[in-house]
Amino acid sequence: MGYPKIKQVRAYVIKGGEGGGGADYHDQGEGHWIDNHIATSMGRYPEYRQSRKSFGINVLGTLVVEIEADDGTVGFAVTTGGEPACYMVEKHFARFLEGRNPFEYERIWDQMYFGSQYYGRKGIVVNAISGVDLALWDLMGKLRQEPVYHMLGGAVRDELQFYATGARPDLAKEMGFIGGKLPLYHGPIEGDEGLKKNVELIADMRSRVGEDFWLMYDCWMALDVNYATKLAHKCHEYGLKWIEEAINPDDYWGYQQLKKNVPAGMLVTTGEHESTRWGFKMLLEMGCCDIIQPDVGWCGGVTELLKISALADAHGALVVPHGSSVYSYHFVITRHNSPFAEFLMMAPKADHVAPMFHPQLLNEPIPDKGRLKVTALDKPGFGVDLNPEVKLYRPYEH
Ligand SMILES: C[C@H](O)[C@H](O)CC(=O)C(=O)O
Ligand SMILES: [Mg+2]
Repeated sequence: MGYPKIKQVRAYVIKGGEGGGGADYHDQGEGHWIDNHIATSMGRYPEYRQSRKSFGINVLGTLVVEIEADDGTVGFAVTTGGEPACYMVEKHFARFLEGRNPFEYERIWDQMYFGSQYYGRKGIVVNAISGVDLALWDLMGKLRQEPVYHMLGGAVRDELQFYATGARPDLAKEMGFIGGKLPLYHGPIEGDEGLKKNVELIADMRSRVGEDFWLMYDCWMALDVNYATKLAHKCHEYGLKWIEEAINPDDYWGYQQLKKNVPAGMLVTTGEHESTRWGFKMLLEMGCCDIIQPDVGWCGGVTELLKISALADAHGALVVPHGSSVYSYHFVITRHNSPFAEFLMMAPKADHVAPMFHPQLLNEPIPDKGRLKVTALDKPGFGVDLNPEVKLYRPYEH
């Protein structure tokens, strides 16, 4: 009704090699805190223990999706997925958009998901679907000259509050964040010695930040239930607020057990590597966690996050999306069951606030004293631009 139709969908990767950063935020240069001996399930192989890049955490790279309407308006989004996701977008999903009214986002999402059901449902396919969905919401906002958060129902508060993820919660406190989430450095393979170091780090941070500042551990799928339970109990006396993504995301039964095992009051969080309403339904119905952490660029995009969030609300669970900068800010500001947001510290030493998707996005809003006014989001679509200095490469066309 009155809106131009979708003319073309294009998918790009970013040329630039090692340390490109941006949506593939693990792709950072040497010495960055995010690649410094962080515990992973690959830590059982000594050659892959020191660096996540060594086992290929940055192998996919960024996916950029552009959707152009008949009147020349272009919506775009960035997420991870790189060249394999480009193939899916160009060779498979574009057919469900071109020639369509962009506001038919429900039908478009449904056709992308069910059209790829026989090989997709999770992982990189849903990253690709998410990238298309976010670009579509950006296009809708630009066509209506409205920020995405308006189209999601409007803000329920005047500002966002953030906790920071990074190696220096003590500095995050000085910067005004409400909490600091540390990466876990030592996994089960490093035995009692490693466990002791993990506990000592929380104890040390607690002594630096004082009593009330939130401290959390992000375990990035590295543990088993037994180790996670021990870690939770040992860190309890230092006020660990939550234990995140402790075990394999496919082990719903393990999360269910862990949730029963942790000390009263400690929260169990997970979900950044989960996708769609059906994946989150498992976590919620099985009572696996207190907070779900979908990544809007990986879980199915905004269209799917709305459904996931409603499901979580009905189960009394909070939704605090993983990273994803503006793509999650526009959502979090519209929901009472998303009371705060994550900010991933991309400065190599986690000692200052740097835009998460730098250098790919321009005009990316960042927290000031741990907060961001809703007015910072008052631009059409997601309110960010693709940096013209970043070199795009379109590996497939249709
Ligand atoms: C710090 C974690 O290992 C990971 O790099 C980011 C993450 O899981 C989070 O921000 O949450
Ligand atoms: Mg995490």
